[in-house]
Amino acid sequence: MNGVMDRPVRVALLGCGVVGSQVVRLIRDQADDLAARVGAPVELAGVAVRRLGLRRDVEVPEELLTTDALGLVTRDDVDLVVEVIGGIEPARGLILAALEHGASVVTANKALLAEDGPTLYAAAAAADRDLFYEAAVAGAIPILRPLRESLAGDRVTRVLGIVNGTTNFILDRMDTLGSGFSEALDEAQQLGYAEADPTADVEGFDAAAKAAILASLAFHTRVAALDVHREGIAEVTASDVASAREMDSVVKLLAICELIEGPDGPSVAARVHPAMIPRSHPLANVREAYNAVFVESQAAGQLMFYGPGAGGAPTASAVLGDLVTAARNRLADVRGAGESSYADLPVLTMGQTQTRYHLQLDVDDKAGVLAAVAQAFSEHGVSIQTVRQEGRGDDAQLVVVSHTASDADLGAVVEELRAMAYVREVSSVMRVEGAAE
Ligand SMILES: NC(=O)C1=CN([C@@H]2O[C@H](COP(=O)(O)OP(=O)(O)OC[C@H]3O[C@@H](n4cnc5c(N)ncnc54)[C@H](O)[C@@H]3O)[C@@H](O)[C@H]2O)C=CC1
Ligand SMILES: N[C@@H](CC=O)C(=O)O
Ligand code: NA
Repeated sequence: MNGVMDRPVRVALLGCGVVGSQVVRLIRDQADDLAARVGAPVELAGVAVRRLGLRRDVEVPEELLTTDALGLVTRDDVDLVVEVIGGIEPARGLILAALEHGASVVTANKALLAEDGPTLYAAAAAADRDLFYEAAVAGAIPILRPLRESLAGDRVTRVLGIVNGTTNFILDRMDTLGSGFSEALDEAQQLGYAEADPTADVEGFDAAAKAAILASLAFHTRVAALDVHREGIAEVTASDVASAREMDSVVKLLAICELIEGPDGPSVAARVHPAMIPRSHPLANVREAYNAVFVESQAAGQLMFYGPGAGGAPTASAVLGDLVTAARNRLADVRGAGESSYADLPVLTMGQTQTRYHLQLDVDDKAGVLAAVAQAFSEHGVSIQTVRQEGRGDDAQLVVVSHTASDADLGAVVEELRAMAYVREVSSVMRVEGAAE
């Protein structure tokens, strides 16, 4: 039999919070189906928690609970470890210990993967064990396995989407119900969408971690969270949302990963920022905590992946999918597809990235103002697509949408406008995506 198991697959669960409690429930409620799909029963060997004696969202037999996570992952009867604690440590140390001790690992921890993925991937390869993390990006949506396996024979050129449920929920509530920011954030937290520290969602760290994972898999290279240009939604105001509405657009927090062909060969760019998109665009209709990811590849063309991006049960669905594959692989004593980073591509800075801006300015309603504003654009080589002016007494509101230019040039235009005597305020600056040029 050469290492092939003829006993139940035993799973150690680390963390029993929003996601962990749903993992326990699915392992328990679907025991017969899981056994049939895996080829052996799947049993919980233990559940590591921070504190014993707490009321939990799911009933866990007391004898399975332990506060000794390291002791649990290094037990000889543990075949598979599911890490849903989150954060960098102790999660990293526990995953490394589990792999070294011969267990395969399933994790939902995008923060850790985006910070130190290569160390974990190398440890999994050295141990000849699986490290799967479908739940880490876009919750229940199968997106990492398609990138890693289904599209392995194609050349992916762009990945664009909404990958954070909490911020999408907040922006959707602001747009459709006129909710305030903190009211909508409270609701997202209560529904189990937000990270333990919701700053990770609001400031775009969570989406940037996911963008790093997506770009790495899509382009077969290494992109870390720090390589991703990151802007969150904390600065998005009710007036930005209203301004988008006037343009028949909506504000979304987007993650955009691109393969860019240049004279010296390809490079990659990855960014996360709020952007205005037209209401006719499919991403505009992604509501609440749903996520959607577009993948563009040379042979397949455009693919769209859509579904629940956050929440206990949807995330546990992705964890269980990985768990079944990893368990089958353990039974067959094989290892699934890992990461490849052979392309080793340089990462462009945000300034080099090509974008478009929507600007709203309060200006003096005087002759020559429009010409001076247009001059600021042309000095930096940025072409204007549309200008709308509304007089309001002695001042006027100008709404300018640019054509595509480098982000550095667009940023320089904004700086210059802010310094102009005629310009009372640059009241909204927002990138534009998905609209016709
Ligand atoms: N909630 C969601 O919608 C999603 C969460 N994730 C990821 O899943 C992971 C877990 O997220 P949630 O379940 O939402 O968080 P949570 O905060 O509800 O659960 C984490 C649990 O781990 C426990 N814990 C902390 N340190 C521990 C330790 N040393 N030993 C044992 N237990 C410990 C905490 O007490 C808590 O119960 C995170 O990496 C998160 O980024 C991924 C996709 C979606
Ligand atoms: N906090 C995250 C959870 C899923 O990854 C989100 O809101 O998307
Ligand atoms: Na996923």
